Amino acid sequence: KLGWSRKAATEAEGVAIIYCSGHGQAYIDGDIVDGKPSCECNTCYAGDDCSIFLSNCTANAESGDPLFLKPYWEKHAADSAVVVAGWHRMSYSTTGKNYITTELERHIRMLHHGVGNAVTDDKFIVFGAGSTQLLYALVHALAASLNSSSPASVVASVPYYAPYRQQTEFFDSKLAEWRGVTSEWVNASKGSTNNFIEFVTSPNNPDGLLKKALLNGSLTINDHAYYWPHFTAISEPVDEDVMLFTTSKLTGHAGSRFGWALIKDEDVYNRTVRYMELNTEGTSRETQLRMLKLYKVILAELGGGKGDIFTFGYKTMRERWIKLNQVVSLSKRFSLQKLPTSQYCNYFNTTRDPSPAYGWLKCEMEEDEDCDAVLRAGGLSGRSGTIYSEDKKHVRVSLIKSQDDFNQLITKLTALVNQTKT
Ligand SMILES: C=C(NCc1c(COP(=O)(O)O)cnc(C)c1O)C(=O)O
Repeated sequence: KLGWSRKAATEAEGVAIIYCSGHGQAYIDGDIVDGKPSCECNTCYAGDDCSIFLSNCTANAESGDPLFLKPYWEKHAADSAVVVAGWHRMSYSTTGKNYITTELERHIRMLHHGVGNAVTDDKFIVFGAGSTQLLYALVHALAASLNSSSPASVVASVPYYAPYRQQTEFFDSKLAEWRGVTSEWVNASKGSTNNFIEFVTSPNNPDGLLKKALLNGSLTINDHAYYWPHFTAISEPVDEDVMLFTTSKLTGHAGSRFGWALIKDEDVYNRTVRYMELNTEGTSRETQLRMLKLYKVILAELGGGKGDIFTFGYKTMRERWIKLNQVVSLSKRFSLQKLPTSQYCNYFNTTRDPSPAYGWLKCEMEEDEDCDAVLRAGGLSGRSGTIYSEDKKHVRVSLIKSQDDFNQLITKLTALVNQTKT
């Protein structure tokens, strides 16, 4: 018989049933209009109930906001909700050392074992406010572990996720400096890249290709944000010294700001923990509670069945990739990255075809010099290739947003293709 939690449950369900026409959502902490949280509408929808479609609105395919998984959690509402007592974990201390709850750590390890995407047995784990917070924590820890009189050189392969460079330049530490594109150092003399820190993103953002370290002797930060069955075949459990994962691309909860690093070397681990101690004294305990609840749902449904998040994720992403390719193939104006087909996936125990998180679009016509400008003129905003230190001929279009966002992307891209159907 419910007692003190009844009020919270009633409030949550009362907000959940606020009608937003399927094109928005009301949240308990949303802006209050007429005494209740208002609908927060998807891009290009407006009105109190998000029922108005703004036809001349620019489609937003820019961000990697992983809302494609929202329908999955709506279907698993009862299992994925959590009530947070007013006295829940008020202390700085937690059950585990270094600001983590041991139950959550245990479930993360079970998750990697169940999916078969990473070896965790011989690794330490550090939680971060998003893997974004861990990116520089690891640069700092690896650079400090080199114990070198000169700054460590941080590099990444083009096209690369911009925060690798942006953070290194912004934090401007004497420990590490941004030294550009990895390929420019491949032929450096043996040993001269020992104090290099190489970001390796596999599958890569923006193009979804699997990547490996290029430099001999460098330390690597292996960002496996997308190494889940939604986006790629799981060919083997990755087993590098430093690996990064994030809930943003696993469960879709980018707003919860939760990621983790798996670290082999104890000195690097201790330095990363020290960074987190001085930076935030760990991640939110409410977030850790919520992650535990979500991961329990995923673990209970593992195995590729109907209720499995990876079945839902792969189906959604695969269908979107097929649709995007159908539109792009209608003319020679645009092209997309080529990804290997029929890859064997140890998770689904079968071969599977590409289902990347992003389209890496290229403007093929000579006159379309600035692809981002071409798309924006057609009412579609993506992320310019220049942000990935690539050229202006490329634009990333996000495939992981809401169904409304994806539908608008397809509509606008179809119109752009039809402008020059050959
Ligand atoms: C949100 C986006 N990227 C998230 C991301 C991150 C950061 O994710 P977090 O939400 O901070 O955990 C880390 N590494 C890679 C390769 C990523 O793509 C984006 O590219 O739009």
